[in-house]
Amino acid sequence: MAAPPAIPRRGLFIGGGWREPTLGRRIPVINPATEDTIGDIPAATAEDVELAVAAARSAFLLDGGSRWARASGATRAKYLNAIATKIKEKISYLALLETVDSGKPKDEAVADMDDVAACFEFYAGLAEALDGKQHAPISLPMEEFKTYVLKEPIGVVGLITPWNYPLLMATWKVAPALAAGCTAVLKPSELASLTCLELGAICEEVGLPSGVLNIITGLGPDAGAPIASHPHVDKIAFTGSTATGKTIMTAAAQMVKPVSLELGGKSPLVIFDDVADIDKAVEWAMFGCFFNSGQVCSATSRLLLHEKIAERFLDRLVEWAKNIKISDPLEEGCRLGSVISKGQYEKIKKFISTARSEGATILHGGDRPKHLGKGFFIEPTIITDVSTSMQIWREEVFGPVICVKVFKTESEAVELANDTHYGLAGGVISDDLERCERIAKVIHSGIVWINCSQPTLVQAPWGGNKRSGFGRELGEWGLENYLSVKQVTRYCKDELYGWYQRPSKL
Ligand SMILES: NC(=O)c1ccc[n+]([C@@H]2O[C@H](COP(=O)([O-])OP(=O)(O)OC[C@H]3O[C@@H](n4cnc5c(N)ncnc54)[C@H](O)[C@@H]3O)[C@@H](O)[C@H]2O)c1
Ligand SMILES: C[N+](C)(C)CC=O
Repeated sequence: MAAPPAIPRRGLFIGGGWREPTLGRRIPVINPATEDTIGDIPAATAEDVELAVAAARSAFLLDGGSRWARASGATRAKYLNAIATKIKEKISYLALLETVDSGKPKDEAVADMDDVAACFEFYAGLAEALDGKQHAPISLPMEEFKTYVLKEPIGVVGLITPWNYPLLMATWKVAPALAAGCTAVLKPSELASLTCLELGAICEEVGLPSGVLNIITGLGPDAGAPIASHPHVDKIAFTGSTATGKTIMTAAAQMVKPVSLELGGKSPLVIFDDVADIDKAVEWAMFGCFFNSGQVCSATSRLLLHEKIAERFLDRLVEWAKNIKISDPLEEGCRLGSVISKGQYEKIKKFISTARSEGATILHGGDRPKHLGKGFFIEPTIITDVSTSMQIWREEVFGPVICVKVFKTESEAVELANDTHYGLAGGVISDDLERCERIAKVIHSGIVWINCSQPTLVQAPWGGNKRSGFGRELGEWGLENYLSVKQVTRYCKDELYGWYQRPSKL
């Protein structure tokens, strides 16, 4: 088993330096796999948000913006690449910190840190490419005007992020925001902020200009809400629950402040009877809902099985689920760690007991694994005999809990897949690729996976429809989130325009 990492005692990262929160409060950090308190993080309040926003605003405006906002994309790219290099140098340490902070298996945390470095590198590339896209001419049907377009940073952005992929979800916002030339205030989740604070230390090491990125840790209502409602924050990018997303949108609306929202989901995975290799499909179904203990916005937590394979598939799914190594996430080979907190553990247990009381069958799991006496662990859980009115079918659990329904026809499968207020992701597994393409077109979601579940690619757009939010992160769409488009039009003839009559000189 890997040794637990040393937990640094950090302050808030504001204006390029560290400071204690104004009210001096701190929040304990609990390792959810052991229930031990392993450190603490600052609990910022509105007073600290004021300082962070002021630092971000002055970094945005400094020297007419020439230091950051109006510096070349190539200049900003150097910093993003330097951050990526540092992440790679510290990958083992950062992964261990993420593991003890969130309960996710060490191997998953390493993969997340790889993705973090790749995301900074990707947006370094887009920052450089942005230089070549400035002054793009617009083709006009007349000669007296010439028009071009500038892409400018939106300004100071507030980035509010969740705990399930702490540093990765922050990076999905920080990297494109900085690439675009924005300055930022990042507020990670109070349940897992350690690696985001280390990002502050990395910014210091690479000499990122002061105030370009500020990191405020603390509770949502105390440290997140003042960012959302701050008059000098020009945009909010939020990832988290649909309930908090609504609160943030309401606050931002008072100032007509743009928001992008990446919210929850209840995504379907449809599996047809023509799959030759059942185990291949079973593994994707497991990856779709047990990876990161199912605490994944896009978890394919509604499994739709064709009636002809349902029994065989479920037998294999149970066999595979029994085979998952559930352990302290620092142990070699762990594939299911703990969930994030006691609160989340109890919430998931309540979902399972409500499903049972509503008449569903807990086919496998549903409890704490017997070999683990402490820690917030929940067995991979498979629930059958589910009806579409049950809570387990309708609401996001955010835990290792998959609910199953059986279908007879393709149209019934599509109807069930779309039977949700959410619209983040969906998947289809079939050996008939034409059928897969057909279904990809009619699933109401921002992402569809064919013959897999969950691959997340920094180059491709990410985001949802319906109550899963709006706006897209990643790829070039992620950069556009932080850019404002300006039209510049010049009248270029020597003579008068000639609409009004020139007054007589007499
Ligand atoms: N669509 C996506 O890409 C995506 C990715 C990851 C997580 N999620 C969603 O995130 C949720 C789980 O994350 P969570 O429990 O951290 O969500 P959450 O909404 O409880 O918290 C998210 C962030 O918002 C802050 N916050 C809470 N109340 C606030 C307020 N009143 N004003 C401003 N900020 C406030 C929190 O402190 C945290 O930093 C799930 O619903 C999941 O689906 C979505
Ligand atoms: C996109 N992903 C899977 C990394 C995180 C969503 O919760």
